[in-house]
Amino acid sequence: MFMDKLIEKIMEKNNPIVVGLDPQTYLIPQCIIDQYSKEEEPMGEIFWQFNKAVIDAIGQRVPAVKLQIAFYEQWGIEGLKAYQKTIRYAEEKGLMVIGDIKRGDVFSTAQAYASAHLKGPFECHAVTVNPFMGRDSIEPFLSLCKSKEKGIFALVKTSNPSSGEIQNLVADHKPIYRHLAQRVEKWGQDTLGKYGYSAVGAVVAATYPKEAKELREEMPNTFFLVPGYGAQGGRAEDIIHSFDDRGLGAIVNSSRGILGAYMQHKGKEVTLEEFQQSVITATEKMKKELLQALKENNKYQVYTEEEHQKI
Ligand SMILES: O=c1ccn([C@@H]2O[C@H](COP(=O)(O)O)[C@@H](O)[C@H]2O)c(=O)[nH]1
Repeated sequence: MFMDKLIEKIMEKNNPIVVGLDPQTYLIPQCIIDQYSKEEEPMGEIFWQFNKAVIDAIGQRVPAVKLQIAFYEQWGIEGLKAYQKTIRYAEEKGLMVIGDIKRGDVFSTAQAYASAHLKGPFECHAVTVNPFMGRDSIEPFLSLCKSKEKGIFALVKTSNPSSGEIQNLVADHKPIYRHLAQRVEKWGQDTLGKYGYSAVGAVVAATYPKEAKELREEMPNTFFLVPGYGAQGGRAEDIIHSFDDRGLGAIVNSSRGILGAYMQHKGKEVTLEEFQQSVITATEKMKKELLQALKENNKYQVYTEEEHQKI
């Protein structure tokens, strides 16, 4: 069951962080660009080498990576080959892999999306889905959650500044995000795992802590994927409500905050080793911030004594 495996990886690594592999060109160190720009498919190779460097640096330290497919799609076939190669490599390294694809469509089209991303060429352990079109648009993904032990994270409260334009509109005396939450919680009810979380998770952003608190109460069996930390302004104190009293219930994403941390000190001119060290340092810093906030709020049960000592 996907959510059980994710939770066990989080406990094994003592770390509720998912690193976003979003290879925006401005984030790529010059040394990688220089070395691979003469290849036949330079952007594909540059993205792949960039991701490999990140995975080699943090693969032992974090439970999961999330790939935002848009950054690969914009480079066409080359980009998608790098996407595919990165998924396989991350899996080989024992990481849980989330494809951030935000799909959802009429049933027959959703079947094709689910097939491509949960069992076909771009198979991941879990993907993000857009529930705007209702249950039948998600059904093909749900079936693969059951038959292939996959997971999904449905958009419920997103991190962007305009997310309230639709998600906070009130219908039947409550905001749309709460209507979405009730449905998402229900869609997962027949896939509950041993930690009490279903295969159907929700995207609940770090940038809206008040809503996250409401949503944790509304969705006791729904695991949260939390974007918006760091680069979008989300802080450690903003994510604590997304976790349950054991310190489970959420995994927090950071992409630019980790991949681009090196630029604050050295600009693009770093060695590969310096880049990898900066990825490790940024990940460890974020982990410390998160675990400290969880500890201060007595939501620390699942993390080991050794981690307690470090904080
Ligand atoms: O509400 C959402 C849903 C998804 N995202 C994605 O998460 C990462 C965030 O990247 P940062 O660089 O850490 O800001 C990115 O892939 C988004 O597409 C989100 O930000 N908000």
